[in-house]
Amino acid sequence: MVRPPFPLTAADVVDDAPVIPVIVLEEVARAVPMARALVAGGIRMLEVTLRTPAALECIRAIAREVPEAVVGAGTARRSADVQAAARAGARFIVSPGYHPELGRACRGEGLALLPGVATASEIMAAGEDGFEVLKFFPASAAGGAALLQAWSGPFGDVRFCPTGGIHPGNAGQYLALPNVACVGGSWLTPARALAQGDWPAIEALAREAAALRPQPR
Ligand SMILES: O=C(O)C(=O)C[C@H](O)[C@H](O)COP(=O)(O)O
Repeated sequence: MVRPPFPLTAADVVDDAPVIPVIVLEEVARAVPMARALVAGGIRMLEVTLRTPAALECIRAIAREVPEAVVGAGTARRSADVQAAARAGARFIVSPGYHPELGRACRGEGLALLPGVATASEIMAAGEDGFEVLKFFPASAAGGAALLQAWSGPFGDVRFCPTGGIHPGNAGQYLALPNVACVGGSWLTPARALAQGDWPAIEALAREAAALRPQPR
């Protein structure tokens, strides 16, 4: 694998593989073997959500012990989340929505940001601050592929990582859209596989995800 550039841009994050895994970790002990399994399957941009008390320690452990992975923090909602994630070693930030303070915090920490958007006004607000590689969340609930197609007119230069309701059965249809760089999803790291330490299952899911190709409807 080519070494990831430093500092990372949002384009580096979304162009690395067809899928960014959205990860919820309850236990620090699971973080490193899980990250190794994902990397072994061909997925190295890892979004660890800040939804659990263990999340920051998990990011710290992956950053320290799995140099082949590039760990980022998801569910960043406040500037303080960005600062804590940076201190833990996160290399990029993903947020479910956008406000300028979050953008400023990421710039201040030198971290790439994929801001979450679900409307034209939010795309414009993020664009005003210089963000043109965006997370589309919650993708399926907010309008899915049809909304992305509609946005490709007025926002032809913006690229998206749709996330929310995406699975191996519909990912290819999203990936076929010209304004989709990659998709995000939690299916690569099922809670059960994490709890059982079923690393071969996670590696196999990562391998399938890394091999996903655009699939026109
Ligand atoms: O935590 C965040 O920052 C989010 O924005 C939510 C996640 O991206 C989705 O929960 C993933 O969706 P599923 O793949 O449908 O499970």
